[in-house]
Amino acid sequence: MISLDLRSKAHGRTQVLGPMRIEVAPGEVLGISGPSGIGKSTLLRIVAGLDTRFDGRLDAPAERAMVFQSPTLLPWRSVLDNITIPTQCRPEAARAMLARVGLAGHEAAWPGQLSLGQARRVALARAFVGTPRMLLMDEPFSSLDADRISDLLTLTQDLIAQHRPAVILASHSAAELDALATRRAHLSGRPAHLDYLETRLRAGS
Ligand SMILES: Nc1ncnc2c1ncn2[C@@H]1O[C@H](COP(=O)(O)OP(=O)(O)OP(=O)(O)O)[C@@H](O)[C@H]1O
Repeated sequence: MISLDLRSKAHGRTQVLGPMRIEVAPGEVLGISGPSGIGKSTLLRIVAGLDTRFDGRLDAPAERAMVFQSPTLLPWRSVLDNITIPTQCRPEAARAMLARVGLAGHEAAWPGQLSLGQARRVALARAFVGTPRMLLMDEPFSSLDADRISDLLTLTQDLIAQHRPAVILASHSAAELDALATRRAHLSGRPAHLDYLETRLRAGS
């Protein structure tokens, strides 16, 4: 369960985020939209525990994973090492997760030899191999063409249904939000506030 009771968050003298409450249960995906620069990444960094300089209270699981806009792979490490080193998982677990995301046989490849879509699959494998109880996704599939996004969305839906982390997805993409979010909210204003949109129930959530 993710629980954030935020009173305010400032960058320097600028108050970026105003009061808001966020609660996300296991298996739920809260999709957050909002214009560029509104504070989506700032909010995710707070929930991830990467930014503790805010006024409010956060309760979040320790087993956490993030999938960023860029796949953030270490270029001088093999695909397999890019999963085992940051997560400290066993090589067999990493191999099984690579097969799960459709990359069996790519264990020894270098990140530079992968397409962007394949690199994003490695990032997904790295995120799910440790069975996170909280997953934060920030524009996870930007810069991919529609076919590749659709495959990755199906894969991500399956992984979430199987592992059931509490998920927050920040995105500009209607396709991403429609496919993955079980609840939607929109950030607007300065300081930004969060408005919850329609509630939809999804099988398995
Ligand atoms: N470390 C920082 N120091 C100062 N200002 C910052 C910092 N990080 C972000 N900001 C400012 O805070 C505001 C929110 O930024 P943030 O990156 O959270 O927006 P965003 O909604 O994620 O944008 P985008 O959709 O373009 O990624 C912006 O005005 C940005 O310039």
